[in-house]
Amino acid sequence: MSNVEDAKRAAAKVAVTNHYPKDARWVGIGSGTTIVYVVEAIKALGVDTSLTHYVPTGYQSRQLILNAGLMAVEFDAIPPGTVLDVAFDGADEVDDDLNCIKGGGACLFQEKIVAMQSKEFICVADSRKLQSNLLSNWKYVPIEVAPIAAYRVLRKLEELGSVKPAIRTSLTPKEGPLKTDQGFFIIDAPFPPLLNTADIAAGKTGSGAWQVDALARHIKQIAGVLEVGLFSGMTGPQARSAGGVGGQRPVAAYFGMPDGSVSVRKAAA
Ligand SMILES: O=C[C@H](O)[C@H](O)[C@H](O)COP(=O)(O)O
Repeated sequence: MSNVEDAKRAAAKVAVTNHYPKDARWVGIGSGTTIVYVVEAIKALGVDTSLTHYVPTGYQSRQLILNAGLMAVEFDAIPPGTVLDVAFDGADEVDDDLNCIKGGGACLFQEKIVAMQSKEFICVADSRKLQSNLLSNWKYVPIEVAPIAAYRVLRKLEELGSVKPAIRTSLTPKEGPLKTDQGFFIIDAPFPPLLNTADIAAGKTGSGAWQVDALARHIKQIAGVLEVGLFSGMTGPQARSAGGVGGQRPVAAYFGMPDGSVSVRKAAA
């Protein structure tokens, strides 16, 4: 097993220990390679999971839940008024404000609606994802788009300043564009590193540099875009005190470090 895998497993264990309510009834399960260790850590808790509903964020996530012997309940089967106790997910990059880039594995739309239906959204990752600004190490924003609008969206992204946005292809070029769980395409849109709140407070507004929320909003407004792989704005507790349900931004992110330790970044209360 590689060090990166060990780091993901260590982060998942601490995140689950700290945030999984022993009496959880509704739990969101994200997508990717790190979430596998979250499910492993949930099983290792040894708590009674027979009454717990696990809400997947796509095909891989659903298979993961079922293969672990847990109960999978699709998002559209959540009873009205039900808020998930917690949702766990991976991330491609997390900034100082706990804004995230997601969608590197082509899952972002279901991940976002599950996060926004949860009291607490928790991210688990390895140290490569821990950055001060989004688009530092991870170079593009994944965007889920309707196939018929893909070329129009590409042009609009260029107008916003993206250099060479591209439709993501499947592993074998013969299969053409990669399809999401919704049958949509993913566009990967490179932008310069995004500003965090410290940059804005310090008056750093370099030319062409976007603030995370502003870029997410502008991209979302393009007709043909289903969802943007920028998770920003309110956390769950903030959204609920404003009369809503949950937020896109995690309340905490756990990063497995190369030395075996786990680093935690928490949202201000
Ligand atoms: O599209 C995939 C999801 O957003 C993943 O959660 C994200 O890409 C992180 O994946 P991994 O845990 O494999 O690094």
